[in-house]
Amino acid sequence: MTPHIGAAPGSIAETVLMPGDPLRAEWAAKTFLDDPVCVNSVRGMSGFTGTWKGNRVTIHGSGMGMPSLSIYANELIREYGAKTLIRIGSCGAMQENVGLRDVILAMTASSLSTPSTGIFRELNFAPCADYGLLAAGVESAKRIGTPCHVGGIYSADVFYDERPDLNEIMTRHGILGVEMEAAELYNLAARHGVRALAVLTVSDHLLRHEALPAEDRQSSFGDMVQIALEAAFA
Ligand SMILES: O=P(O)(O)O[C@H]1O[C@H](CO)[C@@H](O)[C@H]1O
Ligand SMILES: O=c1cc[nH]c(=O)[nH]1
Repeated sequence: MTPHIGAAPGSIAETVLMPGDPLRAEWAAKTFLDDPVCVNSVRGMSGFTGTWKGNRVTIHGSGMGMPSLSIYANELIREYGAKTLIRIGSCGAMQENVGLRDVILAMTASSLSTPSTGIFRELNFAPCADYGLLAAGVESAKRIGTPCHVGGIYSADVFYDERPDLNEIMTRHGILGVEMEAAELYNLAARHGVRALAVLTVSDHLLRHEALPAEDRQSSFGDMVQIALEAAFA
């Protein structure tokens, strides 16, 4: 047990999918896993372990923002031995050719700051995805037929952003979308020698000012979960 995860030793799988929303963790576990068992509910941050095609998988919430994800990912890696961590999140599109419900596989994640900034100090470390997971994710998206984009994303510290100038610069430099956790997940994966990938579903569009209706969100998230599972065990 850790300060934030009450799971018994051995009850977390080496492969962990991490949505921001703990309710999405429960939904994904009950929809995609066989025999899902709740292994954590400390602070309402659900974690479920089950199997997918015979492979052991945990789906555990990260909370919103990099400080929250950092707590859970650190404990999952350092105390529970997680070796493959795949974020399954929503994001806002920052390019015209990226549509609602499309999937983005984050090759890199830019940020203004992360919980690791104090470690890197003057170094502009480039957090990136595990190539094997990324390549397998691309193949899975092709097989399923999900429109999929691969490239850089932005991990923001705030949802209510007061820097439209910065968004414009990122759009001009090809950043595909914005979310709030991947950069720190990639930093931690690099530090601890584990594999990480962020698979993101576009839930809203910053340029077109469109958003998925709330009732469509869950059904639109299924492809990203499938892609994450297929990539993890490719
Ligand atoms: O849908 P999730 O995984 O929570 O991801 C996105 O949604 C939240 C903001 O609404 C942030 O956590 C952002 O990264
Ligand atoms: O962090 C996020 C997630 C979805 N949409 C956004 O604009 N930002």
